[in-house]
Amino acid sequence: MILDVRNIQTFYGESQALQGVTLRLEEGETVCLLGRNGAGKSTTLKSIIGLTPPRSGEVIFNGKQIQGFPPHRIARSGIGYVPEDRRIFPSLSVRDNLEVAAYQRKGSATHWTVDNILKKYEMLGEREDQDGATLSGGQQQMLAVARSLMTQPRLLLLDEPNEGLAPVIVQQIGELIDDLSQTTTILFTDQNVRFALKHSQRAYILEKGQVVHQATSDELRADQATQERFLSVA
Ligand SMILES: Nc1ncnc2c1ncn2[C@@H]1O[C@H](COP(=O)(O)OP(=O)(O)OP(=O)(O)O)[C@@H](O)[C@H]1O
Repeated sequence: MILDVRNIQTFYGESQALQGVTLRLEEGETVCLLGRNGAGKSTTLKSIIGLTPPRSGEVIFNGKQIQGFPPHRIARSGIGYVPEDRRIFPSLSVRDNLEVAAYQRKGSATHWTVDNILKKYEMLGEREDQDGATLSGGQQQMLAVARSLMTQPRLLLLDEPNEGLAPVIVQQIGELIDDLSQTTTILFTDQNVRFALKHSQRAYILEKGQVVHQATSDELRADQATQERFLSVA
């Protein structure tokens, strides 16, 4: 098991956002986290990476407890995180956005380099000298994901990678997730249930800060009753 999240409770001030979330990922899996607005999807990812440290419970990554560590240390232990708002550097070129994120973990193989990313993902390679600010939303998202690869992550956390993107770009992000899932374990959130199930093997559904359902993506796709109960917008 690469990620073992045990009964985490996370608060914003006195307001409790996660009421004991438990989930597990085996190495190599691609898993989606579903739930209506405010269910706790983003907070779960932020709790794993340490931006909103859980007040109780455990986060075990690669056999080691990581809860309570600062985000940069958790990232350096091998977790890549792409927040909802992307946050690329607008005044740096595409190439420099990748360069500044490079970090070599001790003992890790260098799978991703700036050059092989620019070569593999043409959309970025064609724009390597362009400033981040001049990229479209979809290109910025590609860059944000590519940048997270520069730490050679063993686990990638993607928060709503399709937020605000046009349908044609959504398809490209889907292809990117499929491609990365060949080499990396991925946990991602998405409001688009159909998209999420198409690009994952398993799903967890959150409601009011708790996991209320888990299934394979194929099972959940066929299970209209569960989708309506926990995911449809009334
Ligand atoms: N910075 C914050 N301060 C206070 N409460 C917050 C903050 N961020 C989120 N919350 C609350 O925590 C709960 C979980 O929010 P979270 O963003 O994790 O949900 P989500 O499932 O990711 O929803 P969305 O799809 O809207 O992002 C919600 O009740 C939300 O209002």
